[in-house]
Amino acid sequence: MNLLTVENLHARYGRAEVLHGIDFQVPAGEVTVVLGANGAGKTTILRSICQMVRTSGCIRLDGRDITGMRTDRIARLGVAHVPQGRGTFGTLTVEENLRVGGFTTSAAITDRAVEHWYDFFPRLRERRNQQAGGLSGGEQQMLAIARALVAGPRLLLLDEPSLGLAPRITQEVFRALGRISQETETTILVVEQNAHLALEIGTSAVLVDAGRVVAQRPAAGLAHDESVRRAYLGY
Ligand SMILES: Nc1ncnc2c1ncn2[C@@H]1O[C@H](COP(=O)(O)OP(=O)(O)OP(=O)(O)O)[C@@H](O)[C@H]1O
Repeated sequence: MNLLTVENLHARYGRAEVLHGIDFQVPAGEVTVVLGANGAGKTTILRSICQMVRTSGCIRLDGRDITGMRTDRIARLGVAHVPQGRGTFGTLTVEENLRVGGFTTSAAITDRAVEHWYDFFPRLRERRNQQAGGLSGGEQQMLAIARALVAGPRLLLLDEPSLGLAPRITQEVFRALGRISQETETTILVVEQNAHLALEIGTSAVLVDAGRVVAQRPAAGLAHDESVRRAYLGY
């Protein structure tokens, strides 16, 4: 079953159309990876799902048409977005950041969720009273992910979680995402340059080129496909 289906999606910034009628599906409970060169439109795909850019076409979440809905309503329907650059609040503490993530639910549910994600990311618990701006890049990424999960989303959108992180930390982030996918019912759609790591936890990949989806393929074996490797994986 697909949690998200995207049909004939066009997106524009002002007069410039950057997505030219794309189709893809995000199967429920799985990790789907979006791959493509710089400027291909990957970030715009995530922003379109949250209706943060002007779109036309049809985006369905669990069968319900969310095209044209307000961004906060889409969040309340269970879509959480971790943008490129993470979007944590540097002058708020770790705990305050996590509580912001609970804005769609009650205080009691937020309390339980914050404790749950502290158990999952013990380093965040250790730093609960520190300002987020003082955390390392890896910790800030974990915080951004945990904050998104506090609301208990059905769909987690992640934009380049490895950006600016050392390889060892990137591995840690992807290990955490793999566990989140296995241990919760969260469906994940992730844009990632570090395709190798993303494909290890992904079940399918959406290949994007110049605002068009070229193909959606099973992740298994993709890293060994010569033409895909050269065009999308950069090695
Ligand atoms: N706010 C904006 N205003 C105008 N054009 C934009 C804006 N944001 C992105 N674009 C353009 O839209 C196209 C797609 O950009 P997008 O950021 O979605 O690509 P991307 O695949 O995520 O690239 P990257 O890997 O560099 O983040 C690019 O040509 C970009 O220059």
